[in-house]
Amino acid sequence: MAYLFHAGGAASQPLLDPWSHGIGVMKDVFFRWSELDLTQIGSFVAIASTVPTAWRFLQHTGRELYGWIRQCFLASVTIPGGDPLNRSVVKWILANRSRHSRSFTGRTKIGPSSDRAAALKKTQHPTQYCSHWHTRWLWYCGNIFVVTRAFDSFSSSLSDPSYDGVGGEDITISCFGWSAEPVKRFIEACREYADRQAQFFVIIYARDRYGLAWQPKARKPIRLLETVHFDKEVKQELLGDIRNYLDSKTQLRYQSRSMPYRRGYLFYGPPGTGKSSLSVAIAGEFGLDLYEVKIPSVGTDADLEQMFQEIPPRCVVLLEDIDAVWVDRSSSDSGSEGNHVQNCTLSGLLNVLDGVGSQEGRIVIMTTNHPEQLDSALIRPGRVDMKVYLGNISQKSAEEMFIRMFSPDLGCTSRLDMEQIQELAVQFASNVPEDTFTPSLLQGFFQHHLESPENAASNIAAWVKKELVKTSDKDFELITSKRKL
Ligand SMILES: Nc1ncnc2c1ncn2[C@@H]1O[C@H](COP(=O)(O)OP(=O)(O)OP(=O)(O)O)[C@@H](O)[C@H]1O
Repeated sequence: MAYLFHAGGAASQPLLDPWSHGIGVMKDVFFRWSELDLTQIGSFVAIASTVPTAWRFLQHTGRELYGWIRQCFLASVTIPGGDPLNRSVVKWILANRSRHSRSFTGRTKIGPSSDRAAALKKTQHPTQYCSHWHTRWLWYCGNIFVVTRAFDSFSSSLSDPSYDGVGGEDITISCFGWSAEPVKRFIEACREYADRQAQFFVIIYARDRYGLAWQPKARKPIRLLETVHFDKEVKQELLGDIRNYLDSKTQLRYQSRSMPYRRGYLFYGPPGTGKSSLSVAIAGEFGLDLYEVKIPSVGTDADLEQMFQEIPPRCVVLLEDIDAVWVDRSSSDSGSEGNHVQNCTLSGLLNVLDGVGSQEGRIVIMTTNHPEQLDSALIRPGRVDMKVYLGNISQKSAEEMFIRMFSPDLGCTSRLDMEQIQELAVQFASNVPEDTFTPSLLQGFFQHHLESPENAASNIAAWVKKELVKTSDKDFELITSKRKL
């Protein structure tokens, strides 16, 4: 086989032998290569090895140049991820995006359920696509803006199950020029846009599942105050008090007299009498967001303080069922913080409500079914400025509820006009015993008669009889006596 390695051995090879042909080509390449100047190869390798360094240098220079341009020619404002303003800007951008977006975030579409993780387990859901972007150039009111989202591993909101697809990362808005005024005007426009969008809704914020930040938990359509039935005079007094508190002059009056600008309310009464509904209705009436504080899930006093620090000044803070958290220290067996094991303490709460470092300007609403069990320090004036009793339904409220349920404006299938509905309402209410049933129980009755006011009016007497029998059988708790503080 020596002929295979012989340069001049073509005559001794089979003519079309591919093996020997391949070897020939390799030999050819080798001889040509061996003729190359080694210094040339060296320079080639040297040049190739500088490419990554040059690339890094170019990148660095680009960044420096961009930073320099930003410093000299761009004015910018950065909005932190958790701030409500962040969402307003992102919402504006999404609403004004080009129709030909090609980059999306895909995620499972969940209904208005608050527990996304639980909802995910239950059923198949459609996929929802949101426009996705990192840097966006915008033209607004004669200025070019560049909006950049800062994605980092810590604020990886896209992987957070409670993330609702809008906002979440720090964003920086920049525009060409020496002044940040155009950026501020743009941010203001975004805020107004978001406010207009939200005016028919109450945004309810809750702590995220890690307890690290406030997240919008639900967007509830505004509940009109007329739909929460309780003593009219008390309602007017309550509304007047809140209106007066929120008046811009009131803040100045408080401050000029060195009084803390805070207002606290306690809604008390049996379960199902509208304490939570009233809180949401108040937030809607005054255009405020509602922040839900769940004391049992707060880790420590420091966490509670942090939570309150992050709540904006103009909003409703709702502490529900406060009696289930701490009971009166004087009436508890242990004699200290009540008989419930808690992570954060009552004094921690008292501190954030009106301690030295507590924030001013918000409305704190506490709700309870057992006001008599509350620690007196918690409900003393300054922490609770007004106590509102919500009790069982009166005949007058039952009449109003009937009219609300069957108002001709609601498209009820009945052909009755308003006058006839009112007559039926009087007849209906005369069968409802005064201060006997909770409004939620009566609402349950209406839920079975929504199609026909006539049926509702004719069936109420039998329903009342049945419910009263149930009461005597102690099937449910009937609260007939008003427990006023
Ligand atoms: N006063 C009321 N007027 C109109 N609807 C009411 C009233 N009270 C209760 N309801 C209805 O009953 C249901 C329960 O009300 P809500 O949760 O506000 O009561 P609650 O007093 O907060 O109860 P709990 O003490 O158990 O939390 C709601 O659907 C609400 O519409």
